[in-house]
Amino acid sequence: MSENTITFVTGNANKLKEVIAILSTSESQNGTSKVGKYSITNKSLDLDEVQGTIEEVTINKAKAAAKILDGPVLVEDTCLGFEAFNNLPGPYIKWFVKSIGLSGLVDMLYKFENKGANAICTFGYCEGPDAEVKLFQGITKGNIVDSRGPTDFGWDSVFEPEGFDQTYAEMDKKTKNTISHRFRALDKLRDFLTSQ
Ligand SMILES: O=c1nc[nH]c2c1ncn2[C@H]1C[C@H](O)[C@@H](COP(=O)(O)OP(=O)(O)OP(=O)(O)O)O1
Ligand SMILES: [Mg+2]
Repeated sequence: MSENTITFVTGNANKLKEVIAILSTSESQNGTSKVGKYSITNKSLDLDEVQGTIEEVTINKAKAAAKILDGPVLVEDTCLGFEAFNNLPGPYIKWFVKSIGLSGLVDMLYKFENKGANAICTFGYCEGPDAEVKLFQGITKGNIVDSRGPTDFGWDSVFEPEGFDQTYAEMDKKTKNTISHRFRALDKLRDFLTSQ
């Protein structure tokens, strides 16, 4: 593999699809994206996630991936935090969705007028087992609403981004991919990689 190949490591096929769509250019092929001098390929691996802030979680994921693959890696951690809960569940949103479901998330905010939520995506880039991890973060603000639209990707159907009357799940993918937390984080990563 060339030294300019970065492997995006995730166990989440929907994330991967969005990353490929957002980074796609005429040069992309077979799921490999071109960014500046880099080719970004991918590998499906479920990495251990420590407890901590989103930055700590992402740094650890990136280091774990760089160690396993012994080369340049990219990982991503996604948070959904409620303003009424001082931005929790945050990095633990996955376990909330798993255990209480989407209606459970909506019910958590039952007694709060403030339904505000922040979707935060943090990419961690690490060149190898001994390298520092660089972080690139994107945030999209919105509100938690009763589930509307397909429920095949995480909490998409209960998150209505500010300025829109559709949930992420109801939007066409192209629209989500131009305003999402993931798009905003990838925009920063793209700037960094193209300046290398
Ligand atoms: O755009 C999104 N729209 C809706 N839901 C989303 C989105 N992006 C991640 N999600 C879900 C997946 C998981 O339930 C949690 C993040 O957890 P997170 O650890 O980052 O993802 P993961 O474990 O599925 O994949 P990975 O192997 O990359 O860690 O939020
Ligand atoms: Mg995960």
